[in-house]
Amino acid sequence: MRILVVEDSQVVAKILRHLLQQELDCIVDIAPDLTTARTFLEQEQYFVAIADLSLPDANGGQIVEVVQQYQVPCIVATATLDSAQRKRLLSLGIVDYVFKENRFSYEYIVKLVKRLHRNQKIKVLVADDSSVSRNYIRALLEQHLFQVMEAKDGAEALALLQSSAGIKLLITDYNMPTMDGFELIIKARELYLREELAIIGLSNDTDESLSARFIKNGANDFLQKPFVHEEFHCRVLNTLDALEMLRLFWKQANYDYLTQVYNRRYFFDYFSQQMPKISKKKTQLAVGLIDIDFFKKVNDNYGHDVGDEVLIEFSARLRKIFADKFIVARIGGEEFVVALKGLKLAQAHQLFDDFREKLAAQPIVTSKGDLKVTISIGLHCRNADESIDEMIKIADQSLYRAKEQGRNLVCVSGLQI
Ligand SMILES: Nc1nc2c(ncn2[C@@H]2O[C@H](COP(=O)(O)OP(=O)(O)OP(=O)(O)O)[C@@H](O)[C@H]2O)c(=O)[nH]1
Repeated sequence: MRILVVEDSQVVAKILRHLLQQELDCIVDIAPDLTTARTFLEQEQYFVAIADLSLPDANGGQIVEVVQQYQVPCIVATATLDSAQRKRLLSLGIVDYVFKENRFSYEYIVKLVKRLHRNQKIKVLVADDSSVSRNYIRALLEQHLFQVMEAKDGAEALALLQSSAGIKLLITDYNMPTMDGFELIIKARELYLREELAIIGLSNDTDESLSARFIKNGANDFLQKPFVHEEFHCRVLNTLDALEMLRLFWKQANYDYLTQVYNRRYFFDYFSQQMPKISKKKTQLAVGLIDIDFFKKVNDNYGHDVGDEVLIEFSARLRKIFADKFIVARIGGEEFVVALKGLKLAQAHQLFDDFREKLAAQPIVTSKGDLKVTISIGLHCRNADESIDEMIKIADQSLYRAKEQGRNLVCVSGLQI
């Protein structure tokens, strides 16, 4: 990523470069005037430009138009800004303006650049029956590099939420034909939890109780129309920051820190909740309980850190093969489980046996050299109405047999295939 800083004060330019490079993997070019900025813009592709309005060869903010001619998003860093200038800059479509007042101003710029970088991957759905309003919101969101999707009523928005994966923010109007904003939010919350989707309600209705009703129905925030650019951006950014924070807490609570697979609690909670649905739909469910053979010896011979390296690389291989389609969890020190939904026993056996064979054939590279690692697997396919605990118990008996019969084996419900 390449960033252009247009700034005639060497001190400010150096601070910005230092902070940007500390926080982001980026190259920062510094142009002390408009002429140099133009030369840089001709030669390089920039992710964003941070521009001072008052430059030695152009002190009326002309830099903004120049940056925009090259389709580069522009953040203005300025010492002063009067109301006419502010309006002009906002109508030009700058990302934001920041007053160069103190250290926090520079930190805000860096935070904004990081946010812009992340925004490129974030899908935002705008539900509003007014095309003028949708276009306006789309333009504001695109200034911040979001991917924008549009729906002209609640029903269309719901269909999009059901069919397109990865929508992180829904911005919805209240008054819409076929399905209003409240009904849409209630239905959206049945599909997505608060750590998966953030919602901002909008309305130009004068009813004072709307904002509270939006939030009580599951929205994260509310904006009264018409709103100013800055308020819109601040609300969107705060809402997304909160979503990311929730997501982080959720990850910390449900993932294993060392191996980056689900933890024991998530695994048992998830399947306890899913079991009635699995029973009702008569979905096949197999669990493979996987234990690394003689793992204690790895720790004893090479040290606990090398043991950790083995666990990390082993989990990475497990994730690569299984995690896209199935639930992978660490349920003990060197004990993992993979739950395969929708596969027959023979298919599940084949997958686990291939994995076992490949692992044994490809040593794990550690800081103390290459280590040959094998695993034993107890496989069990769900019968009748077994709970997840009962399934794991049976898989554990098969795992025990695999260990007894020499390890580096898959054993399944009573027999060894
Ligand atoms: N490095 C490391 N070791 C761990 C961790 N969690 C558990 N262990 C170790 O895993 C080892 C498990 O050993 P055992 O249960 O005796 O089994 P084993 O040596 O793998 O032998 P078998 O299972 O019979 O093949 C113990 O030495 C634990 O200290 C961890 O997070 N990191």
